[in-house]
Amino acid sequence: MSLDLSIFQDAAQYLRMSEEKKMEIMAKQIALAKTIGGPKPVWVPTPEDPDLGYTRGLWSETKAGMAQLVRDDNGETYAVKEDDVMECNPPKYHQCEDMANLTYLNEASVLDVLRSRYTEFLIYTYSGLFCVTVNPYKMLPVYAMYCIDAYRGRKRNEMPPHLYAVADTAYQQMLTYRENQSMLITGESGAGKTVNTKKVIQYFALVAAAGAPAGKANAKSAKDMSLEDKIVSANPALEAFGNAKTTRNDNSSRFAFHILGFSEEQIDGIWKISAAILHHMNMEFRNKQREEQAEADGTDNADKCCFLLGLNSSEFLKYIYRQPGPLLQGCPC
Ligand SMILES: Nc1ncnc2c1ncn2[C@@H]1O[C@H](COP(=O)(O)OP(=O)(O)OP(=O)(O)O)[C@@H](O)[C@H]1O
Repeated sequence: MSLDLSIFQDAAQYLRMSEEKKMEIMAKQIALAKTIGGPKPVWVPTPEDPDLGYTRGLWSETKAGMAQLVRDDNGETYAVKEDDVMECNPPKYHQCEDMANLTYLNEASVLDVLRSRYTEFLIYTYSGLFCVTVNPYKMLPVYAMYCIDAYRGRKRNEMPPHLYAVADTAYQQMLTYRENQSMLITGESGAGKTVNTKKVIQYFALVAAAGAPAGKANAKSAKDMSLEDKIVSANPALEAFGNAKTTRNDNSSRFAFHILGFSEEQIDGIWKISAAILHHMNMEFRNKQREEQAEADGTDNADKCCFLLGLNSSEFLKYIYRQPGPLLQGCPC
C-alpha cells in the first residue's frame, strides 16, 4: 500500500513525487530511452560545459576498443574507452529515492538523479545507508513538527528520504541496543552540515522529550524544556566561535550564553578575549629589515588589544615583537 502523503501536509511535494507526476516523468523517460534492443543509452561527457558534466546519447559502435558515443542533443560523436562507458539506467530509476538500487551505479547517473530531484526541490536522496542532501538555499517546510511526527518510529524504507529517518533509526537503535550511536555529517563548506546538524539535534530533543514516560513527563516538563533549550542552543554558541567566513559561506552567527549557564563575568571575559584577538589581527607593522625589529604602526589596535587583556601595551609590543630570540621569553604577561 502506498504511503498517504497527506500526513506531510505542505511538505509533501518536497518529499515525494505524487503518483501522477511519477507516471508523467516515466513516460518522458521511456521516450528518451527509445532503443530497446538497439544501441545502448549512455552518458556522454560534455567538456564544453563542465557544470552539466554529462548528457544523454547512444553507444553507436566500437572502433579499436573505443566506444563511439553519439550525443542526443547535437549528434556529435565522442570516443571513450569501452571500460569507461557509463550506461543510463532504466526509466523506472529516474529520480529514484535510493541510488543503491540503480542498475548502473556510475558518476553520471548519480549526478542525474541528484540534479533531477533537486529541480523538484527533493533535497534528500538515499545512497544505501547514506542520506545525500543538496542545499536548497531556501527554507522548505520539511522540518515542521508534523514531519517530525510522521517520521517518528516509522520504518525508513516506507518513508520518503529525510534526515529525520536517519536520526530516527539512530534513536531507535540506541533504545533497542542500549548503545551509543554516531552520525557522520560531511560535505564542503556551505553544503549545509550545520543546518542539518541542528535539525538532527532538534529532532532528538523533541522526540526524546515526547518519549518521556507518562506522569514523569509532566513532573519534569519544565526541567526537560530547559534541557532541550540548552541542547539546541549549544551548537550555535559553539558555531559563533568556531565559524569562519569562507568563499562559499558567511555563516556568521550571533547567539547569547545565558542559556548555557555562563556567568556575566565569564561572558564578559569571552567577549573581551574575542575582541582582543580581532584587534591583534588588525595590528600592522612598519617594515624594518629584520622581522624581530618590526614596530607596530601608529594605529591604536595594540592599545585596544592590551586594554582588553589587561596588559601594558608598550611592554607587550617590546616583548612580543621586538625582543630577539624565543618570542615569549621574559614576557611579563
Ligand atoms: N536544509 C537547508 N535548508 C535551507 N537552507 C539551507 C539548508 N542547508 C543549508 N542552508 C543554507 O546554506 C547556508 C550554509 O549552510 P551551513 O552553514 O549549514 O553549511 P556548512 O556545511 O556547515 O558550512 P561550513 O563548513 O562552512 O561551516 C545556511 O546558512 C543556509 O542559508
